Amino acid sequence: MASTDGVKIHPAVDNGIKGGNPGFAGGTLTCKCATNPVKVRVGAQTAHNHVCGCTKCWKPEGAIFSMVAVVSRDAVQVVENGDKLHVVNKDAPIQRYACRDCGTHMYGRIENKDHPFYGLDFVHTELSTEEGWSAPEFAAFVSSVIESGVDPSRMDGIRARLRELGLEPYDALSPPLMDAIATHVAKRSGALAA
Ligand SMILES: N[C@@H](CCC(=O)N[C@@H](CS)C(=O)NCC(=O)O)C(=O)O
Ligand SMILES: [Zn+2]
Ligand SMILES: [Zn+2]
Repeated sequence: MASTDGVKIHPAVDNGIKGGNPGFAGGTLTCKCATNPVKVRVGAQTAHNHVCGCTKCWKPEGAIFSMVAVVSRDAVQVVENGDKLHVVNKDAPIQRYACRDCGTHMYGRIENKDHPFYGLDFVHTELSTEEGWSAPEFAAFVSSVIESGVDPSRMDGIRARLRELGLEPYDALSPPLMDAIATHVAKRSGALAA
C-alpha cells in the first residue's frame, strides 16, 4: 500500500469532506481580489461536484486538483465587477471566465449547443462562504496532474489518498458521466434511437 501521509489534494477535501445539504439553494462566489472583487451569484444547488486533475481547471494556490461542480447556466449571474472578467481560451469547449487581476476562474460556460453538457456552467463552490454546497463525489482526470509537473512516482500515493477520502480516481470523468456523453454522441450519430 502506498503511503498517504502528507498527500495534499485540495484544501476543501484535505481535512475530510463535508456533506452537502440537499435543501441548499445557492450562494455567491467571490474572486481573490482584496479590492473590487468579482462576484457571481449561483442561485441553485450544484451537481456532479468532483475534484479534477486536468491542467485547464482553476486550482487554488498550492493545490494539485481543482474542485468543480455544475449548475444550470440560468442560475449563474455576474453581480459585481464583471468588467474584470475575460475568457481564458475562446477555443476551448468550456469558456472559462477568469478575473484579470487575481486569475480566479469564476465560471465556465459551454456555448456549443451540440456539446453533451450544454446548458450547464462549471463553478468552484469553495469561492463562496456559504455552507451546504454539494460535496465532491469522485476524482476526474487524475493522471493529468503529471502534466502540471507532479512526479509520476507520486501517483500511487495520490490515488490511495483519493480512495481514502472516498473520491474514486478516474483518468477521465466518472463512468456515469462518460456513459452520458457516449449516449449523447450515439443519439446524434443515429447509432442509438434518439
Ligand atoms: N490531459 C488534459 C485533459 C484536459 C481535459 O480534457 N479536461 C476536461 C475536464 S475539465 C475537459 O472537459 N476539458 C474541456 C475544456 O477544457 O474546455 C489536460 O490536463 O490538459
Ligand atoms: Zn480577482
Ligand atoms: Zn478539469
